[in-house]
Amino acid sequence: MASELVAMALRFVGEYVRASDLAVASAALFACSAVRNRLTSPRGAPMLWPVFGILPALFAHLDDIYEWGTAALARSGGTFPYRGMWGGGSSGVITSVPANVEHLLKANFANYPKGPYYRERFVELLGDGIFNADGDAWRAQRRAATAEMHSARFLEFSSGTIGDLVTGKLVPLLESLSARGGAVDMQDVLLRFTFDNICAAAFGVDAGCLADGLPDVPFARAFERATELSLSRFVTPPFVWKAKRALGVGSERALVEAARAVRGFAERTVAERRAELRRTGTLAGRCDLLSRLMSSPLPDCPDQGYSDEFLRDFCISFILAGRDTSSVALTWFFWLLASHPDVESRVLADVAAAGGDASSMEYLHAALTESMRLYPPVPVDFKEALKDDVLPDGTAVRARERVIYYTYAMGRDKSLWGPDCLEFRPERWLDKRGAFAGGAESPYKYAVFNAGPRLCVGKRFAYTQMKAVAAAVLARFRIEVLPGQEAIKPKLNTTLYMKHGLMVRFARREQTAP
Ligand code: HEM
Repeated sequence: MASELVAMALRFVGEYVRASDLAVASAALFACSAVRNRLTSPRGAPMLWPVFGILPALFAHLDDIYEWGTAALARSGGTFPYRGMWGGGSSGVITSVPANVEHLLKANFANYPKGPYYRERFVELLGDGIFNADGDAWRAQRRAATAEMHSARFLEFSSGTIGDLVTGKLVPLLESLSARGGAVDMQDVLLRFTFDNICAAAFGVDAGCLADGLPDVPFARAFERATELSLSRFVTPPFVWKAKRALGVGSERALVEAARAVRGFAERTVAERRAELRRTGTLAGRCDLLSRLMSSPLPDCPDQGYSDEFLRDFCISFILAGRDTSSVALTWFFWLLASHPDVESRVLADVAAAGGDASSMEYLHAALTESMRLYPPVPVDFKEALKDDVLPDGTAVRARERVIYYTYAMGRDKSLWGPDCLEFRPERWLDKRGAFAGGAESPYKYAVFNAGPRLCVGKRFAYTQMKAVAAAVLARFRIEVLPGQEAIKPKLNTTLYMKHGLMVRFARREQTAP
């Protein structure tokens, strides 16, 4: 019956409607829809095209997407709606208004979980880990993570592992490079450093990325591949990647294989640690997160411990969270210093005056904070609404829509940071005595580490790590950014990598100092 009706309709179209009529009707429909979208979006917001939504604007700006989004938010007063073309919840609003961000991340936290959209795309790699979890599953991990990471024992252990890695691996590597006059991709070196560092902190294992010759490490490669393939699901129509997943082909098959390699490594590490605990009766000599949690009772059931699956997912999430963020932050920082010699001199003076005590390097702390304002390692993030809501600036959000908060644009907003908002000026974070005063800044205006109940658990760890690396490298080496390399710009990703890396040469300071 239905097929007969379709056939009749097609015959009617064929007999009575000319192609030119169809073209005029489509153009009229297109124009009406465009006008309606124009009227319902704020002035200055990107055009939402019929059928294609925001995609034409996005594709036109793939090469400068962060700058384009920043300008569009400034033009539209800080919030505008967006729509993709393939359903599955690909619509919502984009905002850079601190009051909206506070609403999402704190005031109405319960209405804005990470949500099923995020979870579905990361489940193969992350399982139920903290980064992928909501509700009780998230709360349990959050409690465990906060208790362990803020314990004096972990803080001492982690600054020890950071120091060992800096002096034992990173500095010797840069020394040998500088002796040979060799150039290297600074971003690659820093990514290797933070991968080894987070594996040591989370699992108590040496991943070996910084070993001699900078080898290819299968676990690190599988992790990177699994992350990239999970992220590709965000820009692929769901019917495409879900069909590939059902058939087990192409990128979906590669994702399953890469995620299996990562989870296999984590499972083996957990099993070996469990065996060690059974054999020796204690893990008291180990301070990494896995060993500490394995030795701890569940907060609500003191006679039970964490399951091996919990420990596996917890550690994988930690590696994802802590692996690339601080390395990209440092890469942008070193690049900014290379073009701001005045700031570099003040950092050097601060490092020298601190005599190795990173906690008293206040100018360095301010310079890193300022660098992340301009180049936030997580440039955009999003939450998914459970129920209809209205944001503080009056924007309506419907259930299942996403609210994307644009940290990159917030850091470059004149109304938040003043007319010199595009300048790299660490002094804006210092009080009159030169002490770091950023603690008083609203985390909803500077949302680089997220804010509210899901504030980054590794913030303190990240600063310790970044300060240790920056102080050790800058005190020993002058960094020369190689001229003539591909333009320095961000890569389109959820982490703000430099698109082509950062080719540099290191020269020992005492050899080159005048
Ligand atoms: C400069 C470095 C870092 C920056 C800018 C940063 C930023 C962030 C941001 C924006 C989030 C929220 C992500 C989201 O919910 O979608 C987050 C969460 C998190 N970060 Fe970091 N991070 C950094 C380093 C680290 C490190 C080194 C670790 C681990 C040692 C870490 C552990 C975590 C964890 C476990 C979460 C999840 C918290 C939760 O959902 O409750 N981060 N971080």
